[in-house]
Amino acid sequence: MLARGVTVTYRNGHTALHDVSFAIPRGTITALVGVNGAGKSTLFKAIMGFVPVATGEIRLLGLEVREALRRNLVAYVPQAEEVDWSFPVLVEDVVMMGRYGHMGFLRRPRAADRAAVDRALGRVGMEAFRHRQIGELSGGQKKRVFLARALAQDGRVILLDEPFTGVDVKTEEQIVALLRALRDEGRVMLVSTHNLGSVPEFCDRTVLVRGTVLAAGPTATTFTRANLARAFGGVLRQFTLGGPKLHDDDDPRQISILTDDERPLVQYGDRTQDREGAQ
Ligand SMILES: Nc1ncnc2c1ncn2[C@@H]1O[C@H](COP(=O)(O)OP(=O)(O)OP(=O)(O)O)[C@@H](O)[C@H]1O
Repeated sequence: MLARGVTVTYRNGHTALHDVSFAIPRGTITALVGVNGAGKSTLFKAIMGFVPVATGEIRLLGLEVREALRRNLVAYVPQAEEVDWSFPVLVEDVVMMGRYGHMGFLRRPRAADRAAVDRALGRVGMEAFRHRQIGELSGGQKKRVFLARALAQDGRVILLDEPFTGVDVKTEEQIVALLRALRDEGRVMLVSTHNLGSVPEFCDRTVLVRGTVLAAGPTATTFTRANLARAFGGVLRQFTLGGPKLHDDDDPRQISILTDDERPLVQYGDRTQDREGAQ
């Protein structure tokens, strides 16, 4: 995945992303990290072709976005809030939607489509729920169903919007294991997350956004104290890097991550004002 000089301006004139450039190789998991309003969803929308790119270009597996979408190469796992859960549809039907791009005009599933749905439900451990209404599932179960839809689609580029929000630790571990397996199959995954604690654990690369890309590259060199302070500067009260997470909350002020030795790396608080690297 490649973005070069991408600027996205909404119809009301608001430029949500300015001059964004980064490159992500195949067979990697990349975290997309930034505060609320930083432009993460806008980047996803641009990659999905939902919003036009004013300047610059995005290429997916060497193809233009339109061509990659036409070839059904891009799968999207949405945030729970984007979905109308009152719509009466069975779990297996949601997963079958992933096959639509592979079907003919009449969307009549063939044996191969049904097999892909079975496989996908199996991979996320949701076979037993296939005849349940999607609206009746828990948050974590819904996430797994949408992951299954992406698997059934067989997308080579998979975009995941906040896959860990509202899921328990066990489900999070299952999702991470699945993403690792997909990485080993050579897929490209871009994962927007507020759950900073898990980023160094399973994301090979990190893209930090705040209206533009502040830094992008291998997590080891990008997910640094200085870069995180730039991405969250002024908003984050307390912040430390590495080790187990304490909170899994949408509000960045409540995210605290401890180092292995429990020594904070960066703190924004009443007494501690280590603003190294902040802008
Ligand atoms: N349809 C729209 N029209 C105009 N401005 C928009 C639109 N959607 C988003 N924005 C603005 O663009 C900026 C980036 O928003 P975006 O939704 O991409 O942020 P985000 O990083 O995904 O935030 P969050 O973490 O809250 O999901 C924000 O300032 C937002 O108000």
